[in-house]
Amino acid sequence: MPHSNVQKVWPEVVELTPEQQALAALRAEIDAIDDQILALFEQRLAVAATVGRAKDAPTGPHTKLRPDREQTVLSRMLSKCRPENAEAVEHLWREIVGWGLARQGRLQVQVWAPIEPTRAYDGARLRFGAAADIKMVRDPQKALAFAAEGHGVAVLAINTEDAWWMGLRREWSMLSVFDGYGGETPTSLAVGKIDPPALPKGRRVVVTAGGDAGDGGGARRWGLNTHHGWTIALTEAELTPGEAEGCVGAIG
Ligand SMILES: O=C(O)C(=O)C[C@]1(C(=O)O)C=C[C@@H](O)C=C1
Repeated sequence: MPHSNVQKVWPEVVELTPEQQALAALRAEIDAIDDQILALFEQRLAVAATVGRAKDAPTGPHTKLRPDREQTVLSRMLSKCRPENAEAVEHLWREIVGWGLARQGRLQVQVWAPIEPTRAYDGARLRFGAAADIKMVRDPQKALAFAAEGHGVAVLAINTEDAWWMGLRREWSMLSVFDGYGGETPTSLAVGKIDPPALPKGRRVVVTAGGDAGDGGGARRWGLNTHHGWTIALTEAELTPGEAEGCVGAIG
């Protein structure tokens, strides 16, 4: 009897070894989990799009970014996960939330960092995720103007000669600092047109004249930079951003 093409092309069915069977079963388990993650992720994206419409209109005064809510989402997940998974969970949820925000309009981030630009860029990427459109820029004032017009946010280095932060009390008073990068003592700050009640809980950012005198009340304080007698510092004093004199934001 002549062999058909099919018989020639396909090899004989071989039995899988127990190890191969175990691997195939595990991969089938991963496929089933992936299906669930995908369904839930797409469901979450759809809800995030609706949340975006429920917040102020696209022409509203503040960006769609809500650092306080992102802080709550992240700390809730971190408090529930196994400690050994904390780093993975944090990065994954930054991505998830970043894509949620992107459903409300892609976030534009302008990064200015003349010293260690790659570090600042990487910090911004980890914070805002792959969904954000991140650009390095040459002029902090232009980045502040971009943020003030509500087009996105700026990430600006503070360990430099340019004391851009002094403007947060003057021409850029519509902007708030809402995050810091580079460790316990940040080397760059994120600034945006954020609704003051939506700033994260935690350390406040203050710009004060007359050196780094402290708050008097014994609250811990970290000086970040001083220029012509004006100091930018972090404080644990419970100041209300936008209301307390000199309080220009909060970084959690
Ligand atoms: O809660 C909101 O305001 C949302 O837009 C949702 C969401 C999220 O995906 O969890 C997205 C962006 C915001 O910055 C905060 C949280």
